[in-house]
Amino acid sequence: MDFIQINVQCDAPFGEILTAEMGELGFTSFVETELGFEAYIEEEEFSHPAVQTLFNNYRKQTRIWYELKKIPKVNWNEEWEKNYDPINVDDKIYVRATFHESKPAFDYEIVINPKMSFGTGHHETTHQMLALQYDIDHKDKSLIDIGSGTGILAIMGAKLGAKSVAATDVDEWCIENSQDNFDLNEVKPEFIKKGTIHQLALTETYDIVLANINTNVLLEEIPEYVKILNSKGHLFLSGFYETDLPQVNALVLEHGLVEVKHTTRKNWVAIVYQKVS
Ligand SMILES: C[S@@+](CC[C@H](N)C(=O)[O-])C[C@H]1O[C@@H](n2cnc3c(N)ncnc32)[C@H](O)[C@@H]1O
Repeated sequence: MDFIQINVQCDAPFGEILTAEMGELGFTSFVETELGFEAYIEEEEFSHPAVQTLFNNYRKQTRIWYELKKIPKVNWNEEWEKNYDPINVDDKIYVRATFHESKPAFDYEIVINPKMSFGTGHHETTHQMLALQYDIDHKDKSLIDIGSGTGILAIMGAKLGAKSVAATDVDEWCIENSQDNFDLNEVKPEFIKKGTIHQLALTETYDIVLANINTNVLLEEIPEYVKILNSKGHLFLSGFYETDLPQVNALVLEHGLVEVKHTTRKNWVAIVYQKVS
């Protein structure tokens, strides 16, 4: 049985939707690429009518581009592991999968079982969020990671000394995957809850709020993030392009926060603000 390899290019918000839809239909081994992601499916499964219907819909979308390639059957796990590299963030943080060797020379090491969730450190947004977190004191702080994906940012927070970490995501798979990764890193979260910040109606407040999602969600939810942020607390945001920075900045500053620092990589921004009042 051969495999079909798909290489998808799309805007970030689509990536999450597409990987979720394709995962349900049997695509596997999702790997982020510079402009989207790659995934695989057995040839027989690819001809299933549900998959064909999905692709007929994608063909009509102008913001999704994909290429299909037939490749011979291989031991898929082995191949995937061979091509899945660990991440080095500024020679300080090492993000690896369970099948990579540990590198104790780094200040912090995070082990991620990426399954199908976003947040392996390969994406520019995650990479920059980790680097920004490294520079902000987390010791004895309470933290919430909104849109946790693999849970990587909350895990980083725990390793940096946060006294409590909580996580939320809208995707059931990410909730399970975050729990797996918390276990792998021996981090005990306060909670991992499914839902948007509106649905969850959180009552606690936090010293650190992290949200690496996308422009639309951030613009809609920033006022809620500010509400659950303690005075002098830090708000970390990513998941948007440089072109959207003025709009994000205006909204956050309007809510009484000041910018501490931002970085950009390949047009993706990550930024940290502090609540001054
Ligand atoms: C770009 S990924 C970030 C994952 C991880 N935090 C990281 O930094 O790599 C965004 C995550 O947010 C989740 N998400 C999307 N909309 C959301 C919302 N309104 N509230 C909470 N999570 C959301 C997605 O399911 C996805 O796991």
